[in-house]
Amino acid sequence: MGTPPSTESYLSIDHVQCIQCTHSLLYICVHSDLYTSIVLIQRSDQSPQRKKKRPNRKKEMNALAATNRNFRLASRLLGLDSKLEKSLLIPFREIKVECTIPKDDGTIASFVGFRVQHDNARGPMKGGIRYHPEVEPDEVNALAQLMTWKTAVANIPYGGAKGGIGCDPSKLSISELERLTRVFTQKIHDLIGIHTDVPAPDMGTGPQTMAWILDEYSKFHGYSPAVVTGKPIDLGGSLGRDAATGRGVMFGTEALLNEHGKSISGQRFVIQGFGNVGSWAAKLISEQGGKIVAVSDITGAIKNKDGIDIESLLNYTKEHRGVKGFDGAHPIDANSILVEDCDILIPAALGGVINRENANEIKAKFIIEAANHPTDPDADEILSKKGVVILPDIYANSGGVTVSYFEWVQNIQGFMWEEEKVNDELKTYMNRGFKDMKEMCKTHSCDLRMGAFTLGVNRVARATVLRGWGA
Ligand SMILES: NC(=O)C1=CN([C@@H]2O[C@H](COP(=O)(O)OP(=O)(O)OC[C@H]3O[C@@H](n4cnc5c(N)ncnc54)[C@H](O)[C@@H]3O)[C@@H](O)[C@H]2O)C=CC1
Ligand SMILES: O=C(O)CCC(=O)C(=O)O
Repeated sequence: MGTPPSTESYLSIDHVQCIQCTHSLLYICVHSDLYTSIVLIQRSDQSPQRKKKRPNRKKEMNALAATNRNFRLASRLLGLDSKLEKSLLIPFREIKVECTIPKDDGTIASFVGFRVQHDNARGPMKGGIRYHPEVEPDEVNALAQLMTWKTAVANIPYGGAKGGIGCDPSKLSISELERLTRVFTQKIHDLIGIHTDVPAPDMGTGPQTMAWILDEYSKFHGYSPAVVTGKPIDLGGSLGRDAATGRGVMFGTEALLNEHGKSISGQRFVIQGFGNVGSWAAKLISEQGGKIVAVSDITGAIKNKDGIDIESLLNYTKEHRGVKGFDGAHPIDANSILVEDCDILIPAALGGVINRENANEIKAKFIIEAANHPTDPDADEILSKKGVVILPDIYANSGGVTVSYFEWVQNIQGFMWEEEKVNDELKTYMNRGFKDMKEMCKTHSCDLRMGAFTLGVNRVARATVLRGWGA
């Protein structure tokens, strides 16, 4: 990071933050020669009094800045060549498309869709598509980059990508969602494909979304089930993919606890998010004897210190589309879910939720990152000082993309695996990933996040060099 020049003659109009680091003021931040964030805002009123009054407050680091920071730390630990480091950071391709659809009431609505293809050194780019109101380019970029390191940590032959549409799927009808998905597919179909970029579900999307993408893509390229994963079983989806991310979370938790001489049974868990990942993790962990004491989703948060009956909650949420109102627990403030008393906290919803505002209040001894980038670097530092052990996202939630890989392999082979085989293979991959990550922790004397990052970045760097980088 560059040294900030004197700020004598400049004041910020607000706490403007450099997009690449934590500098929250108003200078030029030079990050090698790749990123230069110029944040110089000259005010007409430069009185020193005004300068003094401004609280010394840092803004949250955004998802991309946080991901780049972790990548750079890993790159330094690995001693990567600075030009290679720069090359690995720059996305292969960033796509932004406008998607206009007629709504059911005849009005027109426009949305912005993104697909960021980060890296393909190890194989076709792979990653989910998110439908959420907060989808924005920096976050999609960060998520795409995380996919590159995640597929390498899992040691599956893929690169990384991620996509999304800025929309609130709960406010669109099924037919509006179908039209939106088809228009998005029309805009990107030339840039995805079985051996180039293979989308999958993420927040706000699911098997039905993948079925529409497959159908629309097939109109241009012929029937190609392997172009997406996380499909309905009837269209070539894999048995076990639906549960895979949650199951991987359970296997990863088991591996971590075993290492600490503990097991899932008897541990108290709090889970934020009760969608695909959170609900499967809750179900599988409770089947292993874990006690889920609090759960939240977009509708609210509930708690039962004796343990929530997850099967009943699953039935309830199917009918009521949320945890709010479930009578097997009592309601609590949704904002306090992450700081509830428990042994193990599982964020399984949005990114950036664990930050310096709440990190000090967290009671859990272990955090399992089922969501992508739920913990920002400030919180990482605070939690590490408190002795909290964090199982990082690029390992903890890699079960989803691992079974996506099994689905793609089955589609290409034209052969379907038994669910037991899928789950057994997933366990093997998760255990191997844990061992590989721990090995890197030992080699570089680092925590699990850097263990996972050095593992992923090193594999991608090696593939890049082997393919003749720079030639
Ligand atoms: N679906 C997958 O296979 C994978 C998902 N992930 C990550 O896991 C996380 C969850 O994804 P899914 O379960 O697929 O999404 P989903 O759309 O199925 O569920 C999201 C859940 O989060 C809840 N939620 C949304 N905003 C919330 C808020 N402000 N507070 C509390 N809860 C909130 C929703 O109500 C819902 O229960 C995301 O970060 C995603 O990127 C990671 C790897 C794979
Ligand atoms: O299954 C996949 O291909 C991608 C899942 C995903 O988006 C993720 O791991 O964050």
